[in-house]
Amino acid sequence: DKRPRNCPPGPVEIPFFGRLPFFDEEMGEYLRKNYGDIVMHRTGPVRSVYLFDYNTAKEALARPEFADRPDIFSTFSIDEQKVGGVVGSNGLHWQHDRRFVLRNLRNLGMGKSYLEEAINIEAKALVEDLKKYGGEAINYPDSFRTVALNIIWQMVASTRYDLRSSEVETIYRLTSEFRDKFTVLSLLPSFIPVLGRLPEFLKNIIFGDDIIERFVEEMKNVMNGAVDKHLEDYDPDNPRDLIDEYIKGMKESEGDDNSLFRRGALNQIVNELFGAGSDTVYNMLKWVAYLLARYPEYATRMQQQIDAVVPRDRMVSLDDKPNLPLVEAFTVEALRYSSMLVYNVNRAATRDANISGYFIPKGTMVIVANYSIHHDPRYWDDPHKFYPERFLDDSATKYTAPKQGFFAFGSGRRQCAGELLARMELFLFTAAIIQHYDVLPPEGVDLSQNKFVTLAGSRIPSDSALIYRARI
Ligand code: HEM
Repeated sequence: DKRPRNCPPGPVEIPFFGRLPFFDEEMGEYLRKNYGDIVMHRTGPVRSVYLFDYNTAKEALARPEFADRPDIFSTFSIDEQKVGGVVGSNGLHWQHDRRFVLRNLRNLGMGKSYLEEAINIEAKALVEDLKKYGGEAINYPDSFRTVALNIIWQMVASTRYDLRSSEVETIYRLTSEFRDKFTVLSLLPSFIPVLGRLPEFLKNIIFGDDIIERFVEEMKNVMNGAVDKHLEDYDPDNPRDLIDEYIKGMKESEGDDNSLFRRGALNQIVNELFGAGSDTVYNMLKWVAYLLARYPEYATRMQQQIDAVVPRDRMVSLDDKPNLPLVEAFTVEALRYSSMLVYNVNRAATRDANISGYFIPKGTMVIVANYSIHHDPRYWDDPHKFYPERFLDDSATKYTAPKQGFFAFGSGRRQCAGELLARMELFLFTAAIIQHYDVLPPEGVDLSQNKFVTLAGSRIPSDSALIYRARI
């Protein structure tokens, strides 16, 4: 219980309980202001160290002793052995599954022109779908979610949904319900396991209902369904997608008890790609729509750039990027300004270690405060201003990638495995919306008053009705 010597400073720890965990940026900013760039915080027996400085975070995440994810991730695993997958796994299982996923995402087009075509098919469908609202003010439409899902789901499971399909409703209901009901209290039993032994009625009162358990169970059913279907139709001579490639690995290693190709790991990989690959891009499209409506002057300038080089009957392509520096700068500034993932996906210390001279005991969670880094005046001028020009050169004709202070995709050997795909989608979907629509607030609505909410660690603009007015 007692804080070891020479640990980083932090708030007073309440005996046994420590302090509540948190997801929001305000609490992080409070800790940074009061305790400095490296802060220790404890929940139950679990200590976390928060890193608020870019260079410290970059240096720490490059070290092998901070490459693991904490045990708490196994709570969300649908692998019955709880060891497979990429996002939350460790050691040999992680190495095996990450390598497999990266190789197959690349083979399936990540960063290549034929995937660009698939993205633009979705972008066109999105443009058509928005037309159906006839200029009415609508909340962020489900089509934002389905286009993102369709890209990753075609790569993983050869499945594409119509943008108005009712089939996706169950999945959307599950993820929305989870996002809305999940609070820091839902996580407490994962930090303090003894709380899980409280009587059911007390647990329901204190932690809400068993939202994590139900979510894991229901996602397991969805993923099991997709994998079972693939096993039924599997043709070794004609692997269609990532699931088939994994089944191939499983078949080829049949009888080898040491093989890491396992059904449970496959279920978990599919589950993770589904979440990491679609929810993130969906949330970013909400930000894009919000920022276009909030800052129409940028929308107009980007429309001028696009109209000068792309005829209206052709979709913007990745080859147009050099001529559309403001569009790229806008998407990267959206990533920085939103800090959609407020904190980097947690890491854990695999052994006693140190950061900047402070002692970090084995098992400590290492949490990089992406929002705080993205709003740190040491790295960004006027950090709370939405200012895409910060990513343009002096002549404003060339995009310049951020050199320091940018952490949206994490860092080190666990850096986002889908970054290239995410950047492709973000650029092409954003360009398609700008090329075909003016996004506007309804009359009398002042978007500068709009609130942002942090749900289950993702920071998004709260629901706001916007008008998508087709350009003539
Ligand atoms: C704008 C969209 C996205 C953002 C902001 C984002 C951000 C992140 C971040 C911050 C991490 C943790 C990195 C670390 O620990 O240092 C991560 C991990 C990961 N992301 Fe993304 N991501 C996005 C889209 C995607 C997409 C489209 C995929 C689909 C393939 C994906 C797959 C993954 C995976 C598999 C990991 C786990 C990597 C590992 O632990 O080895 N992400 N992402």
